[in-house]
Amino acid sequence: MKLALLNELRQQNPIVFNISNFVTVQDVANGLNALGASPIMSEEVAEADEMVGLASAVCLNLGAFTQRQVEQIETVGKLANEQHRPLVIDPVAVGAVAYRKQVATKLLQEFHPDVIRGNAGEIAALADVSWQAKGIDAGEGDGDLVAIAQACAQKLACTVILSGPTDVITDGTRTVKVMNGTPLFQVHVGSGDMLSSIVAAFCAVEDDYFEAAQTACLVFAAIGELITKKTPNLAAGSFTVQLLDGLQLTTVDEIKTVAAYQ
Ligand SMILES: Nc1ncnc2c1ncn2[C@@H]1O[C@H](COP(=O)(O)OP(=O)(O)O)[C@@H](O)[C@H]1O
Ligand SMILES: Cc1ncsc1CCOP(=O)(O)O
Ligand SMILES: [Mg+2]
Repeated sequence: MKLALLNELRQQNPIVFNISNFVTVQDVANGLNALGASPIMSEEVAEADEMVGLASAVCLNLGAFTQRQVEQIETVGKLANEQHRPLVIDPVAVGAVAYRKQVATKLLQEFHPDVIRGNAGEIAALADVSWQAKGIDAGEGDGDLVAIAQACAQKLACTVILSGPTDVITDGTRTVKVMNGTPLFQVHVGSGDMLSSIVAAFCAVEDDYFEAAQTACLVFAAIGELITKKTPNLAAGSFTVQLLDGLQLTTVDEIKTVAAYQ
């Protein structure tokens, strides 16, 4: 686990270009900014080439696309591949809505993601494993989460993060589990989207995207856990505020005191 990447990220302040969804765009921008990256968002395909050019990593969130946005996502994904920018995909609710899976499947034939980050329902859907996803949430299933993540990574030839109470990170061969976190992440809509964009920020400072992905998961989950230990009685609203503070202020040494992974 390369926790020193957090200091590297804060020192480099990499630009991360996001196509976000309208629900959580501000969480994503402020989460990246607080952590030490430099977010930029765009909905205009005419500036896609320049946007990818100035960014050190790209995060495409499929959370609330329109047909026009799907065209923009396809253009940006192809440009990220052409310009060798690390590319992270967040396939929101592909396990719950057949149309979303159809669109995501087509997009994944048009460009190659370096990392896909989703919950169990989303990653199972992309791996064609049976699972009862529930809207944007993971839902229910009895499959082996490590096997599902590995199947998805092998099928799509990329690093996969299957997030949840335990995050499974795999490139199809190497696999790590991060056990940190707090159930409070589930009461904040946008936790997953923030994590996906933070994965992109780590990919901007580390060429081994499996290493970048696992470090991002540990940093994000451990910061969530640390703030719940520091501040009792957190709930949805106060957790959101403390999470932003934690992203800005938490040090590598503090993360090491709770880090739990294998
Ligand atoms: N029950 C839980 N306990 C601890 N951490 C959790 C729990 N559920 C989610 N997380 C954390 O929340 C973050 C977002 O993951 P997740 O909830 O799976 O994404 P999404 O919001 O896309 O469904 C991750 O860092 C994950 O580790
Ligand atoms: C509620 C909602 N609807 C479409 S996208 C979205 C946000 C999903 O955010 P997250 O996956 O981070 O919980
Ligand atoms: Mg999500």
